[in-house]
Amino acid sequence: MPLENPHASEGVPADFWVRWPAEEAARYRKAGYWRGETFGDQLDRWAARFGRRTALVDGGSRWSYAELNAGAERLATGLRELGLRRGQRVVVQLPNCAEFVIVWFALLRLGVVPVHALPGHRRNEITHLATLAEATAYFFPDQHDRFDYRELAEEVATACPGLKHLVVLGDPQDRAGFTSLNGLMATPADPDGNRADPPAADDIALLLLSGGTTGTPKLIPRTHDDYAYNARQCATVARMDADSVYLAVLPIAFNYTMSCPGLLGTLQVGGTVVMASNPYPRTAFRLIERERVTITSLNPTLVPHWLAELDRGPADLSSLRVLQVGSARLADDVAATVVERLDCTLQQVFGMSEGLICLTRLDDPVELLSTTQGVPVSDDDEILIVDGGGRPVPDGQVGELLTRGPYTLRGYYRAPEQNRTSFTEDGFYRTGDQVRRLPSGHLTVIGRVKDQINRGGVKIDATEVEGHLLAHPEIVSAALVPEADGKLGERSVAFLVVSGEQPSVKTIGAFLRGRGLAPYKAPDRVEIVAQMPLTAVGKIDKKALAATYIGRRP
Ligand SMILES: O=C(O)c1cccc(O)c1O
Repeated sequence: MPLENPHASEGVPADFWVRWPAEEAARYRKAGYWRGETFGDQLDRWAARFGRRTALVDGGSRWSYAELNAGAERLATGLRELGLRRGQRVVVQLPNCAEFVIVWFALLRLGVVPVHALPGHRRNEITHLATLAEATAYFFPDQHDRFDYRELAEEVATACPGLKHLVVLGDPQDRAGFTSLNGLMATPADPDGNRADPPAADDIALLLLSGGTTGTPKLIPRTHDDYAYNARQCATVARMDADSVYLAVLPIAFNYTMSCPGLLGTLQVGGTVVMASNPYPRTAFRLIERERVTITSLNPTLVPHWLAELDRGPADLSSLRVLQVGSARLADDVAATVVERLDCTLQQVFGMSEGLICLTRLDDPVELLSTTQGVPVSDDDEILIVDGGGRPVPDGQVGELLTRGPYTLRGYYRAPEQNRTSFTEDGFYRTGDQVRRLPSGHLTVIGRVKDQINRGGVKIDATEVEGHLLAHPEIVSAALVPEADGKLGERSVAFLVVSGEQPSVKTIGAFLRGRGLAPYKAPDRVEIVAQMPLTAVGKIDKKALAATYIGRRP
C-alpha cells in the first residue's frame, strides 16, 4: 500500500496524509523554515559539531553527541538487519531513558516512522495504534512503574498479526518471539548501509497522538522539516544555547517534552538533556542540583508539588532559568505564586501535538506571563478566532481558535472522514480551544468546545470512554463530563443510566481495565441518573448535566 496519496498536494482528499499545498511548501522553504534536513542528517551534523559535549544524561550514564550518534548507528544497523525499512511504521512505548532517544534517532535515520504511544497505554490503545498504522514492530520496556509490558506485548501480538517484531528494553525472559533491544544496540555499525535508502525531509518522520474527541485516538503526521522547525523556534524563544541543560520530567513521548523545545530543541543547540525517570519533585530537585539544570517543563498539576517540596527544605535550584508550564491551563493565581516563589522565569506553554505552539516571551511583563498562554512561536503561524458561525470575532472576544502554518498539520493520518470536519476548506485546523487575543497577540485560553477532559494535562476523549462504558451490559446511556478538581485541574465524571444494579467507581474501573483501556481513562466519579437531559437535536446535553450536578467552582 502506498504511504501517501500523490494527489494530496492538488487538494484531493488524501487517504493517508495531507501534504501542505505546493505554494505554501515553497514559501516555507524559501523562508528557511524547512531546511531539507532529516533528523538522521541533523544528528550527524550535531555529532560533528558538538562531538564530546554531553548530549544525554540518564541516571549514572552519560552520552556525548558522538556516542549518541554511534549508538543510533549501531541500532539502525541492527534494525535494518532485522528487516525494518524506510516508510514502515512501528509503535514505540518507552519511558524517559537514553534508549528512547537512541531508538528514535535510529528509526528516523532509516526513515522508519515511530508512533509515539504513552507509558499509560494498554492493550486497547496499543492494538488500535498498531492496527491503524499497520505497524511492523513494537518497542516496549520489560517493566516500568510497576507494570509488566511483556504481558501486554504478548496480548497485543495476538491481536495484531502484522506486528513482526516485539523489541523489549531490558529482560526478555526467554519469551518466544521477543527481540532484545540491548542485543540490537550491540550490532557492529554499517553507516553506509544505514544511508542506502534515506527518507526525504518532507516525508513523515513521526506520528504523534491526538488528544482526540471522536472515539479513537488519531495520528498526527509530522515531517522532518516541520518538526525540526517546531523545535528550533521553541529553542530560540526559550533562549536556549549550548550551555542549556533541559530536564525531561513529563513523558518524553509527549510533543511538549520532545520539541517545545524539549529534547530536540536542546540537542540542536548543543545542550544537554537529562532524563528524569519519574515525575516526583524530589527526583527533579536532585537532578537539578546535580546537573545544574537550566530549563524544564511541567504541567499545572505538578506545580503545587514543586512548591510543597520547596517548603519542605532547602533546595538549590539556582541554576534554573526557565520553568515552562503547559499542557493544561495554569490558574492565574498559581502562575503569580510561581513568579513570586521561584527565582527563574515562568514560561507558559499552550500548544498541541497537531502543531501550533504558543509561548510567553522571557521578557514579557509579569502581568502577561501570569495571565496569558503566550504568542505563537512562528511569524507565519496564522491565527483565526471565530464564532459559532465561523466568522472572525474582534480582538478581546472569545472564539474558537483556528490555525494554519509551517508546522501545523493539514490532515490526520488515514482519517479522511475526520479531516473533513477538523479542517476548514482552506486548510485551517479547528483546535476546539476557545481563546481570547490581546492586542499584543497574546492568547488566553478560556475553555474548549471539544468533547474532552484535560486530566492533569493528559487529554481524555469523552466519546472513546463512553463507547467502552456502553459495552457494559447494564449501562443504558453514558456521558463523560469534566469536573473541576483541586489537584488535577479537571477530573472525569461518568453520568450513567443503568438497567440493573448500580455500579461503583471501582467496578466501572475494573470493567474498563478488563477491556484493555489505559487506567487514567477510568472515571474518577460515577453519578447514576434516571435519564439523560437531551438537546433539541436529541443528543445528550452535557452542559445541562454539568449545570445540574457539577459545582462550577473548583
Ligand atoms: O496542551 C498543551 O498546552 C500543549 C503544549 C505543548 C505541546 C503540546 O503538544 C500540547 O498539547
